Amino acid sequence: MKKNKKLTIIGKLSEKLKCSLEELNKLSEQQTNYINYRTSQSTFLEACAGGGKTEVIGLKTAYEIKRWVNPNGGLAIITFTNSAANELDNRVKKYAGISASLFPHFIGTFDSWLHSYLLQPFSHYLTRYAGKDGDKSIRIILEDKHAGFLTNYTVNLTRGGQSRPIRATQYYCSPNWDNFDSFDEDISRLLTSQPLTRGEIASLIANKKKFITAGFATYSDAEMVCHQLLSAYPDLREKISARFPIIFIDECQDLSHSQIEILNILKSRGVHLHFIGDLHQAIYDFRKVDPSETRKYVDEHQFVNLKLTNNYRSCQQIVDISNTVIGQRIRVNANLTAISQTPCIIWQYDDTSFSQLPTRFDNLVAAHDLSIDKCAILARGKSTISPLKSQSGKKDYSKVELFVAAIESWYKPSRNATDLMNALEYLGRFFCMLGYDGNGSFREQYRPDSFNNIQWRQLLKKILCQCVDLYPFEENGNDINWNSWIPKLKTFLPTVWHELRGRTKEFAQIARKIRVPNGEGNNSVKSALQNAVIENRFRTTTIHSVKGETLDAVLLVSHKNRLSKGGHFSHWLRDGNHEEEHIRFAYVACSRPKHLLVIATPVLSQDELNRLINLGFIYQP
Ligand SMILES: Nc1ncnc2c1ncn2[C@@H]1O[C@H](COP(=O)(O)OP(=O)(O)OP(=O)(O)O)[C@@H](O)[C@H]1O
Repeated sequence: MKKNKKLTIIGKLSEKLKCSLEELNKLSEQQTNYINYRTSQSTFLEACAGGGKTEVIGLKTAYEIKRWVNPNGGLAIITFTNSAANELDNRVKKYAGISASLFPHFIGTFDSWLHSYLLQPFSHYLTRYAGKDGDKSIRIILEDKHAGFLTNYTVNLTRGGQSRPIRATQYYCSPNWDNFDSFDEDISRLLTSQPLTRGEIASLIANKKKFITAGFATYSDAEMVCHQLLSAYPDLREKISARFPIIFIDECQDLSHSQIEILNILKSRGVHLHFIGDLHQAIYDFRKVDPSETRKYVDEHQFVNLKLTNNYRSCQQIVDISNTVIGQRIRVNANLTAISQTPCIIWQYDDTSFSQLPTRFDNLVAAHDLSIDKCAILARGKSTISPLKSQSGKKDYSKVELFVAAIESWYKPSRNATDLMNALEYLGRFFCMLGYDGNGSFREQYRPDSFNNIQWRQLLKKILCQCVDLYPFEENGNDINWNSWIPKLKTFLPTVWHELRGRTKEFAQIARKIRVPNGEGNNSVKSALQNAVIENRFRTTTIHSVKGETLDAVLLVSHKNRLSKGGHFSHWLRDGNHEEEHIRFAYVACSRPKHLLVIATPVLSQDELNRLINLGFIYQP
C-alpha cells in the first residue's frame, strides 16, 4: 500500500471516529487495509497471535457503525464469550461514541444472538411447545446437568449385553436427524463405534423430540432447532438475512460445524460474512470444534483472504518460538523490543523443587521490574496447577526486604544452621535479581554463571560480615524506620558492588530500586520481618482461561507425567505434526507473554534438553 493511500484512509477514519491521527498512524498497512476493506464481500481476516485483531475489529466495526445508513438492518458482531463481547463493545464505544448493541446492531455471543433472534421468538412454531402462562421460551439445560426430571427423557442403548441409559442432554443430533454424537467421550463411543439400529435411531429421535417439545434444549439442540427453522421457513430466512446483512465473527476458529451451517444458510441469502481469527488458536476440541472446517468453508466459498502477519505483543524470540511450535515457516515480525537477553527459558524441576517454581518465577519477574498482576503461571490442566496454588508457609520478600532478612538471619544472636543457609539464600537472591537480571542457579544461593559454588558462598559471607553497621535495625536505642535506614543501605552497596564479577547491571543502573517499600517510610525496618507476604502471589490458571490475553511473563508448567492428556511438554512439541490440539494449546500459552516465557519441565534427558535449546530456549539450571 502506498503511503499516500494509508494517509487517505486514516484521514477518512479520523473524521468518522474518535481517534487521533497519531493513534491511527500506528496501524500497519495490513490493519488499515482491513478496516477500509469493503463489507460487501465475505472475508476472512487471518491473523497471527498478537496481530492486533481485537484492536482492528473494534475500529472496523466502529467505522461501519458510524457510516451505517440502513435503518432496518444492522451489523451482527459475534464473539464466543461475554467478556470478549464486552471488551469489543468498549472499543466500539470508545471509537464510535455509541454501543454496538444500539439498534439496529447487535454485539454478543453466538448463543445470545441465535437465542434472541431465532430460538426464543420462533422455535415454538416448529417444536409445537405449548408454553407456560403464555411464555413459549425454551429453557436451556446444560449437557452435564443431572436433575431428576431428566430421567423422563432417557433412552437405553444396549452394548456388550449391558443396557446404558442416556439422557436427552447427553447427546445431540444433526438437523436432519441422521447423525448422533455426544460431547461425553464414553457416550460418543457408544453412539459412533458401531452403526445404530433403526430402532435405536427412532428411540433417540423420539426422546429428543419429547425433550424439546416439553420446552427444553441444550445449546446444541438450540442450534439444531435454529437450523431447522431457517431451513423450514423461507420467510424467516429472508427476514433474518435482511435484519443482519453483515455478520462479523470474532475468533472464528471457535465456530462449530453446526454454527457454520447456520451462517451458510444466511450467506446463501446474501449475507456477507466477515470471519476474524487465528486457526492455530482453536482449543475447543471438547466441543468438537475442528478449525479445519472453518478453513475448508472459507476456501470453498472463496472468501477474500486478508492477513495480519505482524506480532505487536511479544519480543522476537517469543514470537519465533511460538511459531516453531505450530510449524510456521514464514517469519512473523515482532514489534516489541526485548527487555531481557534471555526471554525464553527452560527450568527443570524434581519432586522437591516443584514447589519452589513460583518463588523462582517471582525472582525473575522482580529482576525485570515486571508487575506480578500481569504475569501468570499456566498449565494445561488443573491437576498441575493445584499443588502450586496451595503452597504456603515460606516467606517472600521484596528486594530491600530480602537484604533485611539476610542480615537479620546472619546476625541474630540465636543463629542456627538454617539461619545461616537462609542468610546466604536471601542475599544471593538479592544480588542475583539486581546484579544479574535474575539469572542464577536457585539451588545454589542464586549463583550466577561467573562464580563457582564455593566462590559465590564466600563472597556472600564476606559481604554479610561487612554489613555490621547496618545491624541491628536500631538508632540511638530506638527501632530505625525505613526512611532512615535506606540511605545507609544506599551508601553501603556501592562499596561492594565491584565484587559482583560478570554482573549485567552497574549499581547506578539499579540504584532507584533501592527504595523505601511503598507506604512504609515511617514504619520500623524490623516490622518487615513480620509482615512478609505468603507466596504464591501469581495468578495460577489454565491455558484456556488466558486465551486472548496479553501478559508480561508466563511460566508454563509441564505435567510431570507423560501420560497426562496433553499436559506434558513432549505433547506440545511434535515434529511434523502440527495439527493436534495439544500443539494449539502450547501455541496459545507461548504467545501470551510480551517479555518472558519460561517452560518448567520434569528432569529431561540430554536429547530432550537439546531439542528445547535448539528451539531457542536457554536452559537455566
Ligand atoms: N499497530 C499496532 N501498533 C502497536 N501496537 C499494536 C498495534 N496493533 C495492536 N497492538 C497491540 O498489540 C497487542 C496485541 O493485540 P491484540 O490483543 O489485539 O492481538 P490479537 O490479534 O487479538 O492476539 P491473540 O489472538 O493472540 O489474542 C495489544 O497490546 C495491542 O494494543
